[in-house]
Amino acid sequence: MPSSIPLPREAIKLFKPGYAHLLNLLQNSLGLDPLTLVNTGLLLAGIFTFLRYLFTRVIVLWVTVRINDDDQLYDSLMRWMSDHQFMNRQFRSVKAISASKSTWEDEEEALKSMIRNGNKNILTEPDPNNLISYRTIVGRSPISLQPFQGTHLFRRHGSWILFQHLVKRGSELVPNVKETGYIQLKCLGSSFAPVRGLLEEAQLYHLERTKTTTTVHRAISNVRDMIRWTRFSARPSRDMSTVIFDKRAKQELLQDINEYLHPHTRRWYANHGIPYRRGYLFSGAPGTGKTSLTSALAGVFGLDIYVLSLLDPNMNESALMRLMSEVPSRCIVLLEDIDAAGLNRPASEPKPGHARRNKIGNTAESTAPSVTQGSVQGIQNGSAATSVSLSGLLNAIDGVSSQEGRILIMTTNSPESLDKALIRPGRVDMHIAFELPSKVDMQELFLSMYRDDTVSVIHGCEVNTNKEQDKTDNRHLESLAVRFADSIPERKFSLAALQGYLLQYKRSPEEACSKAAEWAEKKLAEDDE
Ligand SMILES: Nc1ncnc2c1ncn2[C@@H]1O[C@H](COP(=O)(O)OP(=O)(O)OP(=O)(O)O)[C@@H](O)[C@H]1O
Repeated sequence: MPSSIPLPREAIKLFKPGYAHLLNLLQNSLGLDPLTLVNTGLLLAGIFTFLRYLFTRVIVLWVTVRINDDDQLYDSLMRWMSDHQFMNRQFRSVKAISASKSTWEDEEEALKSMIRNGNKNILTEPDPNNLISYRTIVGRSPISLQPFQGTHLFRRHGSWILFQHLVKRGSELVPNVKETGYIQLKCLGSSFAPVRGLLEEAQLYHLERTKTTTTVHRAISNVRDMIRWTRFSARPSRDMSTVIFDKRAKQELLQDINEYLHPHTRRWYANHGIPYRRGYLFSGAPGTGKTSLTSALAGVFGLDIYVLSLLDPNMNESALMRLMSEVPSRCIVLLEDIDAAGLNRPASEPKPGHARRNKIGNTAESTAPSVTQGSVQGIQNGSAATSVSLSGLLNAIDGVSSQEGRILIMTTNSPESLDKALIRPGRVDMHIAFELPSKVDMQELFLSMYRDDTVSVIHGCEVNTNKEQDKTDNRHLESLAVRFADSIPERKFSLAALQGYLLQYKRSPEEACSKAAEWAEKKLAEDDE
């Protein structure tokens, strides 16, 4: 093809002056023919379109699995991809998760790296002259990279798998609306086995990583006033031994839940025509351990916690019904401070003790004498603090659309103010009453505060392992614990209050012990005023 046929002037005039100049330049300096260039471009575009068409045809031969971002598998797979595929392959589009959103695991990782780099004093007792800057810790937290909006082809156990992450952006008109996304996994052939294998591996990986954490979800309103379950936090599971509570009652509760969660129990319930649900009421003064026990139970049984507040201004009966139907079949639903919600029976609704509520699968009969309102607040104000009525709540708890298999835990400071219909068997199967602590409880709290054997495990560092020394320390601590409990009157303070006091002397049990009587006296005097 001739390389420098001059372009007709008319043709050059058709271009804007800038382009015309460029074309002239190409022709004169490089000897390239612009027409040839245009033709080549068109040819390449044609080839590209053909290849794309071919590719989409070939795609038909792939099996496709879609995973939505509201599914647990989504997080598991993202994590697996980040930790495995990023290690050895290149993604074109990734999302960096900043260290300011670091989890407690990231912080520990950062601490470990600081210690490895010779910053040992971070492990020893806090030193007023060597303050730890949280920014330093966050600054050293690993930045995690996650697959983001793109396609990645990789080989696993001999099969080619195409990973596609697609994101639907939040609306620009409504800021703060979370991006939603989904993953597609494609595998060449007609078998789902390679994809299934990958998902199982990701799930096991996730399980291994999170077996010591408890995930808490909360029903939170977004800017559209729509209440949705949102993953709120993942925190280290609370060990059951750290919850101070009557040992027999604790054991009974554990056995009861264990029996309920056993896979065979569901069939038993079905065979007997009983809705497969179990409810517990935890009652007691503030700070006596209701929430702590719930967290520990979630840790023991490996369940997520779904926290509901009836006091959310956007909470209404239909939202409550929807939320209760959306929880997974195995989880703990925590309805906190149920008495504070000000549940009211509507005036038209018959009083308990005189009524029979008829619902599919349930016939509720209440024998409560004269309590017509669900809460002290409701009675005092004459108006409900929540727009959810008692019957709305009852329907959400055990109506047809309510999820089966879940555990419902309701907490209250004043069980006597609750409507009997709410706590009748079937809705509340076990009532656990938390009392203010006895002498023995106070000793237990004292020991759990000062007997610290977790540091070495957490940081994987050498600490004093002298067994004889440990025994002496323990005996000394036990005698201090007895002295501490003797200095404080029984059943007067909550464990939260005592814990707050002990935290002031975190590093000095002797001081905590010697000042306890004075503190208790002062506190009681304050309460009397
Ligand atoms: N029985 C307990 N065993 C161990 N720690 C406890 C106990 N009770 C309270 N605490 C400590 O006190 C704090 C508050 O406890 P928690 O939130 O469980 O109390 P609560 O009964 O749920 O209180 P509220 O009724 O105000 O929600 C926690 O930090 C917890 O560690």
